Amino acid sequence: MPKPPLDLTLYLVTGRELLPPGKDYYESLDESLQGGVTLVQVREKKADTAEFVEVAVKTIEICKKYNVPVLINDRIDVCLASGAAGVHLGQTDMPISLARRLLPPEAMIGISAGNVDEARAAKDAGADYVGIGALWWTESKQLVKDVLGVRGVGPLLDVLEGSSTKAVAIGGIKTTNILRSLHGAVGPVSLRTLDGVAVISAIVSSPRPKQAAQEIKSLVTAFRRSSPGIITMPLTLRTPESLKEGVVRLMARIRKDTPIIHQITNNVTVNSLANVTLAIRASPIMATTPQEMPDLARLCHALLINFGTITDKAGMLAAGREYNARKKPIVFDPVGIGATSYRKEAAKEILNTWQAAVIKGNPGEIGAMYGSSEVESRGVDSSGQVFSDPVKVVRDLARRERCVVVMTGREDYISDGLSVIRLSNGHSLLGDITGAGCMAGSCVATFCAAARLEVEEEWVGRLGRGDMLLGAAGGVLALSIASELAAARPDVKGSGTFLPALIDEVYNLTPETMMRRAKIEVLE
Ligand SMILES: Cc1ncc(COP(=O)(O)OP(=O)(O)O)c(N)n1
Ligand SMILES: Cc1nc(C(=O)O)sc1CCOP(=O)(O)O
Repeated sequence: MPKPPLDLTLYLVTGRELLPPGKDYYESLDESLQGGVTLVQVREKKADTAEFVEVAVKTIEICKKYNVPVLINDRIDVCLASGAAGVHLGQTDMPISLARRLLPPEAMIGISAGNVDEARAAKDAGADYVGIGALWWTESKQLVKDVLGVRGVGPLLDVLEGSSTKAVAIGGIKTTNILRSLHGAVGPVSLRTLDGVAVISAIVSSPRPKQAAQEIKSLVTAFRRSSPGIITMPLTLRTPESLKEGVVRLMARIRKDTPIIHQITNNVTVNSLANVTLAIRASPIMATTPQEMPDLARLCHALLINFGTITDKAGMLAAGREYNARKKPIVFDPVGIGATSYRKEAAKEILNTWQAAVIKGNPGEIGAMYGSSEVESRGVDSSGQVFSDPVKVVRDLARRERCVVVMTGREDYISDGLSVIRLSNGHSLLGDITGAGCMAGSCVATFCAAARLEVEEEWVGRLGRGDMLLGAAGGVLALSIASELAAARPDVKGSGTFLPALIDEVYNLTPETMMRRAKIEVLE
């Protein structure tokens, strides 16, 4: 008999102990199948063998109506006794080779994998799929290892590339984090994504399992339709002219709508950031307290997270989650990320928790994110060095992080993982004031807010909306063109007079000046 097709899109792992009060297990199962569950695993941790077999047989009967295969957690004997389609094995259960000998040839065998070695061994042993976890913290099982985090999944997916072994993630997956889970769990080299998600409580603990299943499945399906891709990216043909026109359009949108830009930044530059945001005609809110984040994410149009002094990590984590949930852009400025190991760890935790729409940094910061030491920062400042192949750096990092990457410098490189553009405006005096890079972050966040406001329809499978590459280009151009105008003023005598002049020139920037002065090249 041929192996039945294995559809991991929405993999329900059962958990009778997690049902809401009064809800019958079989009724809940039937409803979740109506909602689109594609595979079921019967997981019984407390039942004796007879009860396990009984539950398995009844589960199979119900699943048959929906043509959904059933696997058995851990127990080959229960699989054989109930006639299930296969088993899910843990790392300390029977080895796959032995299980294969005992089970019919068409049996499906999945195995848990928590690291690259386990994923490789699963592939070599011919596993049909791996269950990668725990992705997030879960209360449905006592975890004996650290949570992997979404970015911990990618290396396991790379190992599976080129094989027929599929992959699901498990652990703490809910409707609120599902897009983050899928977008974050990407092989950094292969760009391979998950084949689906496995859940217990998100469906079993719901009083309405059908709706819960429908919601999760629609998100997974929409993600897969839109993949591979960047979180918000429309497939647009880029030309310098279309980019200039787009930037001017966003400028008009900012002036019309005055977007509110929430900024969690450092105490060195907070004032300049608030002022440049006002000058560009947006409205800044500089709030850091975690408890405020749900309300602020509802109210504001974009979030800037600037790492300058990282005193507010809890606020950064909470804010990002809320903005992701509302598909509003987050601009992440990992200031000085290469300077300390604390910053590196904090960045990892942050990017494990939420998805940035744009990552912006100087070559040292982007190099640290990329994992290259070709260019290093001096503390939190740029060393002025450049990469030998900046196009590759921004494009590859954008692909890996699934966002737009902006690398500022004498020339600015911006990529969404597909296109790469170079901007050549700016003045050297920007390097003589504190916070020029941080101000560029505020401008980028403002233009990204406008780009998001431009798009009315929902992009279901994406974690954002709007053309973030255009937003990033607009923000960088606004500040760098203003810097050229400020530096040329007769009242500017040095860096002290340059800063207020820069704010003035941002304030006075017109669409015509942007159109005339913007130096944009499309490199890819
Ligand atoms: C799809 C999926 N992935 C992982 C697991 C965990 O299995 P295991 O490591 O055997 O742990 P227990 O489920 O036995 O607690 C799973 N069940 N399903
Ligand atoms: C059964 C199981 N295995 C995990 C692993 O990490 O291997 S996490 C987990 C529990 C998943 O339940 P929920 O969807 O409610 O978080």
